[in-house]
Amino acid sequence: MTTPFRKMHGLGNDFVVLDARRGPLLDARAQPLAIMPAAAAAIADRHFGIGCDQFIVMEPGTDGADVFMRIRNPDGSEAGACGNATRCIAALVADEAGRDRVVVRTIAGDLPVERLPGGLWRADMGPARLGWQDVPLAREVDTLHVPLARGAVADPAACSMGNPHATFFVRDLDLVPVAEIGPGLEHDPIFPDRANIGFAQILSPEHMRLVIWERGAGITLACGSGACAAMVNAHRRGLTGRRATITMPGGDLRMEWREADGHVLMTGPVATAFTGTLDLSSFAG
Ligand SMILES: N[C@H](CCC[C@H](N)C(=O)O)C(=O)O
Repeated sequence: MTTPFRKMHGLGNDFVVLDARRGPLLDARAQPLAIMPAAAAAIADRHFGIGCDQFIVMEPGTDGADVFMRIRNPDGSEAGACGNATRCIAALVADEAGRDRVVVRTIAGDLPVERLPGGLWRADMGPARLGWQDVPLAREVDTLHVPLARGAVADPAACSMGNPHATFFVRDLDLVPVAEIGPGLEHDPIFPDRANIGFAQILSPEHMRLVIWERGAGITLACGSGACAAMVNAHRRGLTGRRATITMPGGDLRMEWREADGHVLMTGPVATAFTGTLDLSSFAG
């Protein structure tokens, strides 16, 4: 039984998207598609599968949400936020319906997304959660100065966007061995649910560079929720204003940590690289 999929990306952070809105993709038992971790990992594999940073399943939207977005990392773990995929899924649903504004629901909350001129989309990624239990951290510490260091990086700020983030501020991003220190930081015991690890270099009060070691995925070309966390953590540290351009290897996001309600707005592009079909039964874990 073949199933259509869509290969999308936000600034090169790429996704395999399946649509389970009209019912189970596998059979009546998979209501809706319950991609087992092993299946997500197999599909995400860049040599033996299709390859992606995250595996996204669209499920039916209910009471105010236009679509539910299920997010899985290549290691099979489920995530509460994926900023780049939020824009991609919103664009897909909005274009289908001929609308300019839709609500994407995740396990962490409802995310309104609106179409802007020039093929850009602005997602309200909800409020940053700043408490140590929100991130979560393993013990009560000041989330603005987490007692964590590895190699030449130290003293990150942490917050949650529905998923855990720590942001290190560094003098020169090119000197940070992200691939070397990323795994140990992701799995540090201070993060009971692991964490996405951002490395930010402030260029001005309105501009920073950012590279992210993503939980369950490794280094990606861009990370939307990571950019949200970096915006929040940089302002909390007094390093930027409430608006900034965040430049990642895959491109730029325009960010704002809105003063009125503490929500983080993220503006950026979306893209479909290709579509195809796959035989899910050969991946079902
Ligand atoms: N690896 C993340 C999920 C994907 C986040 C990223 N792709 C984004 O655009 O926000 C986590 O486990 O929390």
